[in-house]
Amino acid sequence: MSSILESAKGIIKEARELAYLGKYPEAIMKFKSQIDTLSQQLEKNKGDELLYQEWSKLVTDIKEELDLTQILFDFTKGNSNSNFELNKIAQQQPSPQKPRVVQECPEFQEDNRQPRLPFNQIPFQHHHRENTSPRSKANQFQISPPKQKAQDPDEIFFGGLRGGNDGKKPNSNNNNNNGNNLNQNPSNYFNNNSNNNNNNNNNNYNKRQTNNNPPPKDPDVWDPPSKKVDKPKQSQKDQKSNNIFKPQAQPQPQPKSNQRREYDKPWKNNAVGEKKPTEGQRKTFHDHVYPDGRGPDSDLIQMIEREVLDLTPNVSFEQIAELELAKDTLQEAVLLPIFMPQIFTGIRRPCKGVLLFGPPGTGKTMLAKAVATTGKTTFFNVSACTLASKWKGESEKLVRLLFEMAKFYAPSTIFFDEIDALGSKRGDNDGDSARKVKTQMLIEMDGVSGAATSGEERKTVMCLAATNRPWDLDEALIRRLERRIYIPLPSDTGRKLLFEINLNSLKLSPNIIWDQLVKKCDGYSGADIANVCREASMLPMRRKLKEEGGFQKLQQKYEDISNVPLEQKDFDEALKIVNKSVSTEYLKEYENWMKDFGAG
Ligand SMILES: Nc1ncnc2c1ncn2[C@@H]1O[C@H](COP(=O)(O)OP(=O)(O)OP(=O)(O)O)[C@@H](O)[C@H]1O
Repeated sequence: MSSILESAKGIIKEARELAYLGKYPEAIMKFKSQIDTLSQQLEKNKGDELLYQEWSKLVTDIKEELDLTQILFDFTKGNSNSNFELNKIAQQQPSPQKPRVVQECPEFQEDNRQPRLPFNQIPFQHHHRENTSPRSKANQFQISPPKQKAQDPDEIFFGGLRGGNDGKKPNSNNNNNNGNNLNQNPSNYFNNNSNNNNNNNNNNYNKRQTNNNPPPKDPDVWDPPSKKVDKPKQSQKDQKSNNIFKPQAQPQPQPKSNQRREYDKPWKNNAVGEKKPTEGQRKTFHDHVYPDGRGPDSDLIQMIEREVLDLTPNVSFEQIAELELAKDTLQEAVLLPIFMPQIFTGIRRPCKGVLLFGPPGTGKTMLAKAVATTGKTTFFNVSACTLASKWKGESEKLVRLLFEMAKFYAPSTIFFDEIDALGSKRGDNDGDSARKVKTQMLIEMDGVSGAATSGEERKTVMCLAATNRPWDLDEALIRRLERRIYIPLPSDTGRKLLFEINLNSLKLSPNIIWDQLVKKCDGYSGADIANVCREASMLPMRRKLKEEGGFQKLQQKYEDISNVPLEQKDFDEALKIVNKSVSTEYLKEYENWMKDFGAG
């Protein structure tokens, strides 16, 4: 059975192709033969309801297409005595859905008595016409075949004939076109961009031939948006369902495919900007700027809130080993102005920003997070790639939005990690975009701090920045980062503390000689020591794995492993695996830069 159906569908497709190419007689033959075949099958399948429904729908559709093809064939031969559905529809009384202007216009009603057949608007006629300019063809059909994006004849055939908007040019002026299109303005069956508000001017074909007609529309130019916005726009789906061969008075059942999409879409409710905040919920910056739920920069704001805003930095100064000088400077330069803003006025104004520089993995990010946690400020963790956008002008906009957002959530801390990637020295090789981002950053940094004028509530926004390459930074940026603090590699004491911090949750053998271990780690950064500890903590497990001879058995004994104390040999082994990551030659450069530019 299904093979008959499949072959029928194939032949119908061929028929549509023929019709599209203007080979109407052949198309009609094919359609007719298929109606006969399918009707016979239909009778045989009355028992199977599903199959019966599917086939009968197909037969109805083909009949419609056959009618249409027949009409087109008649017209191309100059014969207007078509006795198909089209005539019947055209002779119907105006439906109550039609706009008042259409119902009351006597001229229009007079016209309605005759079938309103599109004599000069016959679909596919352009295949037969000579001496017709491409522009005028396009005006008549709007969907000109060479421009068709869909090559499926089904789509081309119905897309053109049913008067559906092809989705490329939404026509806001079709609002009144929800009645029977055929009765109102036949030209609009094929020309969706026509202004239907001008029905009085357009509904008479004879009149359209006079010089008073509006100039032909350029199909590539959209209509200006309609000022009448009180009526809801007709959706594309609705427009497509305006089948001119079915009287519109009877509501058509929704196609199955549409019904299938009527399900809950919970992800839509969760999207930022789609939903208004309920009472008691934290008001976001997005809600503040776009109280209606959505705006032009919604996506950018959403991106910053998702990727940059860190609501739980959760790092305390106690978790950071050593670096006492840096901690004190940060507390004085950043935290005091937040806690006691009244003191920091006039010449004592808070500094514009703080630069933390030093070798990688020495705790710069941790310090910034500790500042945000202690000061209970909103923490924005920005990296160069977050602000890099492929769209022209978007990176600068992101910088601007970031600072606006920080002011909104104030007190805030904006932390620019690896700031050298954003604020390197300006040079001839800079792209336009990079230059603009730098300039925007400088402008914004100027705007965030400074003494509050009397009566004005200061929005405390602190800029912290970190870099491993301070010598690459632009001078203007260095000037704005008024405090520049060197974050060095940990000293002996610092390394010992780092071991303690990292191993505080593990069992340790009393036989470990810490001083020896600390000496061996000379030149290691905080991150390197964390790696040594991680590696050492894995070694008892690896040992046990070997002893027990299999992962499966070991799984049941996970408690035994976690309780095995770490031995000196574990650390010795770990130190063989983990090497220091900072080259000594760089250390000299940091010290030199500190001498020249440091302001700790
Ligand atoms: N002073 C420190 N106290 C405690 N942990 C530290 C310290 N320094 C480094 N660490 C460890 O190193 C890891 C990396 O630290 P952090 O990201 O702060 O370094 P960084 O200086 O910002 O590095 P980079 O310059 O590469 O961004 C931390 O997660 C922590 O485990």
